[in-house]
Amino acid sequence: TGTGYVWDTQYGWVDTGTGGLSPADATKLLQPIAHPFAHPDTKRRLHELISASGLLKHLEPIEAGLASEEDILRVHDRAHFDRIVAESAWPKGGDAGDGHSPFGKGGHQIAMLAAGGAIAAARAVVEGSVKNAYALVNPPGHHAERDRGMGFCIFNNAAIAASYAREVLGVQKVAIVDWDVHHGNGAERIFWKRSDVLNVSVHQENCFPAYSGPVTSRGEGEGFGYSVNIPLPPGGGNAVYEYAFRTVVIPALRAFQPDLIIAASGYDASMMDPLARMMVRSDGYENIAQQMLDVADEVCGGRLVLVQEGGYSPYYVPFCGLKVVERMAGVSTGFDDAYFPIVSTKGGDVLLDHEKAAVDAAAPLVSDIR
Ligand SMILES: O=C(CCC1CCCC1)NO
Ligand SMILES: [Zn+2]
Repeated sequence: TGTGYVWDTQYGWVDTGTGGLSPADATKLLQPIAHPFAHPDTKRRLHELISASGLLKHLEPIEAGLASEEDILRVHDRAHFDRIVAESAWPKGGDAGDGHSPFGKGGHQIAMLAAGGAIAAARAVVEGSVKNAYALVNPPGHHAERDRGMGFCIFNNAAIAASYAREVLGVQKVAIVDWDVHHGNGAERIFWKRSDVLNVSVHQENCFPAYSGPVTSRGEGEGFGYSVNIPLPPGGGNAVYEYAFRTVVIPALRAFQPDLIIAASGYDASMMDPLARMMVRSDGYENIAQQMLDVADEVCGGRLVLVQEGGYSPYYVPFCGLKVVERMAGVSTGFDDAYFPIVSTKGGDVLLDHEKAAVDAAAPLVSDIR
């Protein structure tokens, strides 16, 4: 069976307001900007490249559908849910929770579609109608905690899909692997005390949320050891990501033996991203994807769901995502990364001592997973 794919037109309609990270404000000389960082065009362009390259014809379309209130409340507090619904009725919409994450009027509906898309992808994989799946959802979710959204995230799509798989589909052990460049604080907090959900986050150290996700942050009680953080120094590229996955992430998954793997798949560690300082290229993302596909085949019958998180370069996200989905589907479109000539000479191919040391500091964490 093939690779499932979720996209909904409304994911391209997310209203991200009038500022880059803050609303336009003449008193602070903050000018309005046509495409704020989180503008949905970046993810729509990825969808259009998947379509125009012909890859879409090789994928199994999966209908997103709206998550139910019950689906959301498995992970989020009633107060958070009700506030989002209430602010979504305001004339200009509201904010996920940190003042930098606006959504437009009716925005709760798109957030429910994003959570529904992650659930639908997980359901198709667990039920076996597809082998693996890519949920190109928007708005993202991995920063959303039980009681609040932040960092452009309203509801935690990946955590909602993991809870659905466990509590509705009867999946026992779920691993969430987050390679968005920012710390996956949401799922970490949500599953902090659980040992039946493993949470692994590889991220630029201290990038966002500030000072979140140090290697010492490991979970609590039953859950101690089941939150694994691999903070990386700025400037890392293909080499450090390949090394982090090969020497920590994959061994952690082998130790945990999940029944399902959900990846929080962001492309903001890329060479051309404005919201972080890493240097991963499309071939670096291909390597991560291939390592994840191989370990999924080895431990859980290939059951791997990628849920879209961040990625803010409208130029480069399309090509990074295209290469990942090509690998998932085992199909080559014949279209190369058009920016490769620009990014291929900029570094990130050599594992530097301080980068290797940062990954090696996390390697011992694997021994506490069983
Ligand atoms: O891509 C993101 C959003 C990060 C930005 C939110 C505020 C500053 C950085 N999180 O994964
Ligand atoms: Zn991010």
